[in-house]
Amino acid sequence: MRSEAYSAIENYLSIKSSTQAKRLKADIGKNNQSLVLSMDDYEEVADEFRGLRLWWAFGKNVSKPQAFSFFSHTDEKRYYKLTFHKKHRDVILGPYLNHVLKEGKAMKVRNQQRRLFTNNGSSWSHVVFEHPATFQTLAMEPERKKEIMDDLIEFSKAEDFYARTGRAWKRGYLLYGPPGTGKSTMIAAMANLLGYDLYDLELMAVKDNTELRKLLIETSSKSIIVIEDIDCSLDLTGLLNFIDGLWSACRGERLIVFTTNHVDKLDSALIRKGRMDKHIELSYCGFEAFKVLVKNYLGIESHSLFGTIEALLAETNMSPADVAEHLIPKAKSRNIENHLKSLIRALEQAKGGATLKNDQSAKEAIKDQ
Ligand SMILES: Nc1ncnc2c1ncn2[C@@H]1O[C@H](COP(=O)(O)OP(=O)(O)OP(=O)(O)O)[C@@H](O)[C@H]1O
Repeated sequence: MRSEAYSAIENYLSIKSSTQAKRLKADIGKNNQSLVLSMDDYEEVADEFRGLRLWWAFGKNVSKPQAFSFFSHTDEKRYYKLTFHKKHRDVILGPYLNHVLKEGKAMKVRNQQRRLFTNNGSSWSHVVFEHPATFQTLAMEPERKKEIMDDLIEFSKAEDFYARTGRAWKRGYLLYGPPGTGKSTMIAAMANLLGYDLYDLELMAVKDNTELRKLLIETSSKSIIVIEDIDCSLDLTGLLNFIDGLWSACRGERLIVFTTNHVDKLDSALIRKGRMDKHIELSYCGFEAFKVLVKNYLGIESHSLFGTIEALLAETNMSPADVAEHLIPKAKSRNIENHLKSLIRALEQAKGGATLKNDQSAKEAIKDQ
């Protein structure tokens, strides 16, 4: 059986092996889609740490079993041999090996297939999670996107900080915005960025606190627990107090993400910092977000119609989901210009509708006076 340390080292060395080793072995990864490369027998790869140079070599010992057996088999012990100068012993055996194990484990998680869990009453069942969304394909202003990605990555690496301060290693996110603005898409992008599993917690299916406790304790570390449409759920303050008390019992890192279409309906005590550390507004499609969508869908970065679209987007409230509808190549005959014109027509209609609505409410207000 492979020891945890052996497979962490194998993962750590996999990238270096694929660029340095002359002969490689290939294994089919757990998801049956990717090849995991490692160095072949007696190959060697070099590594560097804090300016020190060291070498890893792959080897194996083969021994025949002593006892008589009808099933003749040989015992094979595989190992990685590390060579370094003896004056660097302290650094290599301490910080370097810690670094290798930590990075190797993180790589393993990134290469693993992600799972989506859903609760059916008091137990979880799961399917393979293969959502293609990434932060690259998410339509949002680039600076905001970067800020969120940095926040997530910092959290995932902050084990020492949470241990030092005695805080539970968890972070709460509140994603809010109208339907079709990318809340679910962002959660999928978060899971793909960090390599975490997703637990979609359906509160309506949970009978009582005992069931909830069981479900939460069963979630694994490196996961995102999602509670959607929280404005529709009932006693949320009670729920959050309960969850707060529970975290210390859970080892490892967890993100908890709440989504809502109506942030204004939430109790302010509920969304105070510490419970939901980061509030992210997903909003109607602006020009920056449109540029991401049009690049993803039509592969273009500029067009003479962009100016018109920019002006219309500034005056209308259209969700990225609705904008994307006009950019999906449906008929072969449709060229890029036709897609953009179809979007312009829809934006003009939406703008007309909004103006009409504003006029009507203005008239009603005058009548009321
Ligand atoms: N910001 C975005 N970037 C990229 N695609 C988006 C974005 N917003 C919406 N979409 C597209 O629209 C579809 C619906 O969006 P999504 O389900 O993420 O919205 P939502 O905000 O979670 O909606 P709801 O509140 O109705 O659950 C997605 O599958 C995606 O294709």
